[in-house]
Order: sequence, then structure tokens, then C-alpha cells
Amino acid sequence: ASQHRLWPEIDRISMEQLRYARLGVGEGGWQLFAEDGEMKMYKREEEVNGMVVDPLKACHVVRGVTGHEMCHYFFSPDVRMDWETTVEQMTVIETIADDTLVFLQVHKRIWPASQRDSLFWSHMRQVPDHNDRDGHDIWIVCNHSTENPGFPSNNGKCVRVSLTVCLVCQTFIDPPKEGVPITRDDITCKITYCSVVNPGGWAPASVLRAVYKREYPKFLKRFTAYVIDQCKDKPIMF
Ligand SMILES: CCCCCc1ccc(-c2ccc(S(=O)(=O)CCO)cc2)cc1/C=C\c1ccccn1
Repeated sequence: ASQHRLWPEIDRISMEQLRYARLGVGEGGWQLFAEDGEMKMYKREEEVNGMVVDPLKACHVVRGVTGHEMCHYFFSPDVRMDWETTVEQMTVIETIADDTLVFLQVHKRIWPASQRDSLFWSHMRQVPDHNDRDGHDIWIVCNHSTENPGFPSNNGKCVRVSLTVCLVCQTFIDPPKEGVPITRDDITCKITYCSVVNPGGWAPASVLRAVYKREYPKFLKRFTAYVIDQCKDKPIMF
């Protein structure tokens, strides 16, 4: 991937998003808008040219899976439609590397707004985590809008959104007794999901905020339940 024309951007934005995800929610005007057990969802209310682009940050703790497993299922095109309910069609339009793909997605229409599509590169990587001793490596998937002359925006019926999303996952292992193999009961994964979606064209603020308030908690609960279910009978992917 390192010689691809997009690589400098992919590398820069992925690392920027990692830093952004690891910033706390103490400062910066984040407001808690949904809570469910360990899952806490924060948003900031922001508008760009009168369009709602509310940044979202969700923090969650999932037992029994690793950060590598969470990112693997979030990144994989093969299973996307199993858990992603906002998408009507999904295509991989470019394979930059085995850890870097370009997706074109048509999203389900949110009445009364017009239907949206998104075109973005998606990059997964493992980042050694030096400063957090008992934490293990961090895995990240970063999705960021990009252009492709073969798939011009706003040409057909869809308005092209622009988005930046990251899923940052860190695995914690309660070491069992000496010589006892690690089981899924000894594993915990801390995840931070960040997203900023610019709807790309006018959409009623009240409708968008209602959708996000309803859909994001559903989305994260569904995705994490999916990964737990997919992993429970499989060997642990550290
Ligand atoms: C007027 C409607 C504007 C919003 C339409 C829309 C755009 C983008 C997206 C979206 C959601 C998750 C990702 S991802 O996390 O990268 C995983 C890969 O799919 C990428 C894109 C969704 C939705 C539509 C609805 C919506 C928005 C959030 C939450 C739930 N539903």
C-alpha cells in the first residue's frame, strides 16, 4: 500500500483519527446523549452551511472479544451486510492492499431527505501501544471519504455524503494462573467509535438528529453483538 497515491493521506488521517479517538470527552463540548450498560454515546451539535454534521464519539467495553476481532469484522466487506442496517448496496471499487479498500455504499433513504451514497477508503492497522502497560496493542479501522472519477458524486439519484469514521479497539487480558491457557472469559475490549458525516446536501436538522439519536446506539449494539456471536466458537484472534 505504501506506494499508492493515496497512502500519505491514508497514513496521516488514520493516525490523526487514532489521536482524536483517544482524547477524553471531558473537554470539547461533548454531550452524553445515550447510555446502555457500558456503552456511552456523546455528540457535539455542529452545523456547516446550515447542514447538521454533529460529530459523534461512542465508548464501549465488550467482553470476550479482542480488538483485532472487532476491527476484522468492521473492516471486512464479506460480512458488512450482516450487521450494517444503514446500507442498501455495498461495492468494493478498489483494492489498494489487503488492509486497505475503497467502498461505494448506497445508504437507505431517510425520508424526506433524498437518498445518499458514500465513497470512502477503509484502512485497518495494528498500532503498538507503548504508554499503556497493561493494555495490549491497539487495532484501528479508519474510513474516510475519497473521490474516484469512475464514480462521480451526485450524478444519479444519490447525494454524496462526506464522512470520517474510526473504530479504535484495545484488548485487555486478565492473565489466568501460570500455564493456564487464556479463554474468552479473560478478555475485554475497549472500543471508541468516532464519526463525522456531512450529509452533502440539505437535510432537515430535526430529522437527522432524530435518526442519529435512534440509529447510532442501535448500530453499535448490533455490531458488537454480531462480533461476539461470530467469535464465540472460534479460536481467539489476538
Ligand atoms: C440525510 C441522511 C444523511 C445520512 C445518510 C448516512 C450516511 C452515512 C452513513 C454511515 C454509517 C456508518 C458508516 S461506518 O461506520 O463507516 C460502517 C460502514 O458502513 C458509514 C456511513 C449512514 C447514513 C444513514 C443513516 C445512519 C446514520 C448514522 C447511523 C445510522 N444510520
